[in-house]
Amino acid sequence: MKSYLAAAIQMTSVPDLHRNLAQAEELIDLAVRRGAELVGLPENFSFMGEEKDKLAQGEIIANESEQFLKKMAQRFQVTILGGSFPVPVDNTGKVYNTTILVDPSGEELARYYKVHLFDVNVPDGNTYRESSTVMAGKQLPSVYFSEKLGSIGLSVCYDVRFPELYRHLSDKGADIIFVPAAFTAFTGKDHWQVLLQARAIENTSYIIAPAQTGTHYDRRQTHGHAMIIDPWGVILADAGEKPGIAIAEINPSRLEQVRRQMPSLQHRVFS
Ligand SMILES: O=C(O)CNC(=O)[C@H](CS)NC(=O)CCC(=O)C(=O)O
Repeated sequence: MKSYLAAAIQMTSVPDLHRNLAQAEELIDLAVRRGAELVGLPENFSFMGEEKDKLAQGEIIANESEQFLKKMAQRFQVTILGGSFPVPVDNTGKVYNTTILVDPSGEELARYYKVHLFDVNVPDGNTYRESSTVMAGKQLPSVYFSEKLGSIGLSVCYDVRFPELYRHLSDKGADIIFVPAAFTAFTGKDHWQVLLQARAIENTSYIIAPAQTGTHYDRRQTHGHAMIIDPWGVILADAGEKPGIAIAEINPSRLEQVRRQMPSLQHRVFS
């Protein structure tokens, strides 16, 4: 593993596939011009809209999102995490909330279907029933070992509240963990940064958290603050509230230093 720059993209996706892909392309281009070699897009980067519209266009969104990620990775010669996009599940009328990691040759390296679904009545009056349209993944996420970029673990959004999933990733050797999200504005203001820092600190791992921000449609508002956190829990970059990027160095000596200074992963009793 070498030192390199990673970017967490922050965008305001809307119910318009092509507009979102255009926005994503602009921000990937910006990240690459600033030197990023690993770039992450947020949850539902290619479509944020009514559940019925997401289902109706599921096939098109799935195909175009996947092609887009491969094309971008090849054109810009970077590794890309396609935060998430819906992939229809045969004969169910539902989709998997899917994230994939793609290398600069356009090859898919890893794929994960979001396991924990956001079925929550948020105290601001908004009700979320992700399971009404999304099929829960049944498998723990994978860790992709890259000689150059380090071991990369996958997860999505609401997963961040389930530390056992991240323990699995660190057991499998993850150095860098992606948490692409569309966190609600209401929960985000109190929970987002704290949860991400906790996952970074307890697993002494880098966290790369691309995010949705702003108003997407109707009253759907997300928190923003895409960020990159180091293994000590220090916030290296924060994209604030507007579309943009958070960019920071992923450094193997820092990783090694923190794991030496705070060897908590080696002190586990109940593992
Ligand atoms: O809001 C939308 O339209 C899109 N949202 C999403 O795609 C997903 C599933 S509904 N959001 C979350 O998982 C938020 C979790 C969260 O906010 C928390 O854990 O507090």
